[in-house]
Amino acid sequence: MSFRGRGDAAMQRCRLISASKFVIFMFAFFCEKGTADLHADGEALLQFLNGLDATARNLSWSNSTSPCYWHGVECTPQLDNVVAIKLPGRGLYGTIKEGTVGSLPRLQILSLRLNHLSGPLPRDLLNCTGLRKVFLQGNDIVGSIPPFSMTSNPELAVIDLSFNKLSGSIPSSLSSLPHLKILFLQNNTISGSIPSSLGSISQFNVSNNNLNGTIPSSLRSFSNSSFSGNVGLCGPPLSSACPNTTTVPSSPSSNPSIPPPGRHTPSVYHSQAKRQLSTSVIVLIVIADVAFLFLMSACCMFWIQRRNAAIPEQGKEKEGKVSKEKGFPKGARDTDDSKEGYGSAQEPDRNKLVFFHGGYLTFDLEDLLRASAEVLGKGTFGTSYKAVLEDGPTVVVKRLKEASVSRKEFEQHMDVSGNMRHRNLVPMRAYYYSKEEKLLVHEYLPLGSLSTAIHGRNESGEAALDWQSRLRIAAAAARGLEYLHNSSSKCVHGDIKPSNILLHRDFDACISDYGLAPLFWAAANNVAAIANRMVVGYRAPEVAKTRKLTQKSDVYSFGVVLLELLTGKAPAQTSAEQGMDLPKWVQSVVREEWTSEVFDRALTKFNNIEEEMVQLLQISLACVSSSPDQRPDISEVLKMIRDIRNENDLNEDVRSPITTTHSSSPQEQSLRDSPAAAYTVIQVPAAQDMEVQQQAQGSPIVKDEELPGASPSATTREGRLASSSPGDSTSEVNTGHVSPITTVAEGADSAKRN
Ligand SMILES: Nc1ncnc2c1ncn2[C@@H]1O[C@H](COP(=O)(O)OP(=O)(O)OP(=O)(O)O)[C@@H](O)[C@H]1O
Repeated sequence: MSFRGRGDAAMQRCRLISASKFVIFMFAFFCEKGTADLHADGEALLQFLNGLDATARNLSWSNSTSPCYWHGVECTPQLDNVVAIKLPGRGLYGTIKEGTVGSLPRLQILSLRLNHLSGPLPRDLLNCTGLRKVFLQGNDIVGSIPPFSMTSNPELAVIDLSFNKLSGSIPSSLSSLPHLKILFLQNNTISGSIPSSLGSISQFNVSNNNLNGTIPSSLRSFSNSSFSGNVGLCGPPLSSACPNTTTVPSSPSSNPSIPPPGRHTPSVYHSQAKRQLSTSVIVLIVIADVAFLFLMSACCMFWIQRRNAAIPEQGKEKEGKVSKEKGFPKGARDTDDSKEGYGSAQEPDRNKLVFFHGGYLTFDLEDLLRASAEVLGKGTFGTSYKAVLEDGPTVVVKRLKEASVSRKEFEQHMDVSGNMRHRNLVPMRAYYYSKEEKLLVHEYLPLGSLSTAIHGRNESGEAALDWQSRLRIAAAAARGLEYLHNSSSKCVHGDIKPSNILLHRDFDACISDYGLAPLFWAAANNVAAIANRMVVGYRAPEVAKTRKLTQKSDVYSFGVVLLELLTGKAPAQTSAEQGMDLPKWVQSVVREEWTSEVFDRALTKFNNIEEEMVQLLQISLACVSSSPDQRPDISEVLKMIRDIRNENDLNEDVRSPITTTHSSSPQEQSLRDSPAAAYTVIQVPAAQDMEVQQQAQGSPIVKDEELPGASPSATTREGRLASSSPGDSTSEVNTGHVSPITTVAEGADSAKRN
């Protein structure tokens, strides 16, 4: 190699070394920068935590680990910056200080909704240029709304500051936000007027504030409920017309040459006419106008006074009904709470689910509203929905109807029922109380109810339940009822029937709706009306007279359930076919010594069970004695059932409480893999399921209904519990997406495939 050649090679090596050094340097620089950024973010978050009350310490954020692994914190894919803080419903108290979340340069999502945060919003949120979604609803935040704008936060798409204590006006800078889709400011004390344009907004609510002025025409497509509760607001969609617009005659008002009405007095406005009229005529007209106005206001005041004096209570009730019809509460102020003596102390808990057993960690009210929902059925006290929560459990939400129960009564009831834990009771997860809406949230049991199991048939027309399964269910339900009766509060169930006995793996059974009937019963002004709504065939005869639900009336109902297990007939069926209720029919057949005639034909194929069937029949007949005193206690009933078969056969060896259903699919999968899989296969499809049950109970068949708050297009059997609640997931806002749900029919189909 020549000298020159060697020199070139050396030069090349030098270049290569310099290039690689540069790459390494840049890499190190960026790594260090990334680490430094993340470190700064971590510091800001710890500062935020410092501004909160001590209970927030259980978030266990510590700078010994990367903030990207802290609970409720999300980072960029490169793990170099914090992009989201999601701590909804964590019971956080305190203020969000300047220099904390507002100094996270790449923050996109701030979700601290449903906490107890107070103080003003930090202005440095205006430095978060990537901010897309702000969920701070349901706190106690004061002060004014930061002037988010195109220059400070160009990406902002969702602002939910509803249910706080914000004041000041709505910043006009919000008009400049190009991506703003959702603006929820309801239930604050915001004043002033609404900015005339708000970009391409698709969900909007400013109800229950102190706003005034005309509703801008760009927002008139939103419904009345988006604006109601602002005394000073006027114009469509509200029924209160704006004073200036009413005086403007319709034809000239559209003429752009006419000056804007608000800036001119009527006399100027009618200047043409004025020139032609004499002064005395004008004076007369003015006097007549004033007199007319005076007369109208006097009439109005008189009418209002009369109405208030005569029917105050009725008025309140009507108010409640009106908002109830609107569906899920989306901003209605719960004004009557304070009247019940639940004033400011309860204020922070409004619009929050109250959880039992620490369940609040899993989901909150908004998740529920967002969940896709399927009507499971309509019962005596309301409609039940299966709600599949995004990344959360599948739950059943019972929306109580006409529940004129005071908050106090309701909460007392919940304190008792919500804290009951037994393997044979459907676990209650949470409840929600407001004047308009009362919700109960239970764990979802995918195997359906005893009603479906008794009356459903498989493809070859055979009954779903064999004899051993029926005995197991009887024992399990008796165990659940015994727990209720023997609890310290000596509960009465009040509505024992097969649709309130839900099946679990291995034909274990859980009782649902415990204590609901007595709650309604006690609160009802008209007990007879409630009694009539309840399914008659299971109600003890004395209840109609005494109007009291007792443990002995529960035993009677349980006896009817046992008879239904034995005969395969529902009370409504014997009433229709034999003209008498189920206990009377069984008693008459037994009296005539045709005992074997009463048993379900589907059971005849099982050998050596007649003796056991007769034993269970005797127990059932004791339970349905017409005299309450002659009925055994539920503990005795359970003992007698246990005497029929040994513990193992009755599935009594399993002591663990039932597990939480975190999502429908793995649970349903494990059920399909279980020995009870055969049952899953012969489940009737959902629609049929409801009909079978309602026919069995003798109630009118409930067809699919539109879900509260769900758009009619959201489908008949599925939808959301509320359509307008924004999501704070990283997915795009307002997709209107209804996630697919697995119907019971689909479940059964896939079970077949398995
Ligand atoms: N936790 C649950 N898991 C699965 N299904 C449920 C659950 N709770 C209720 N269901 C089913 O939903 C349907 C409707 O129940 P709901 O309790 O609203 O009415 P009901 O039991 O028919 O009457 P009632 O209101 O008088 O108790 C029933 O088929 C019931 O078995």
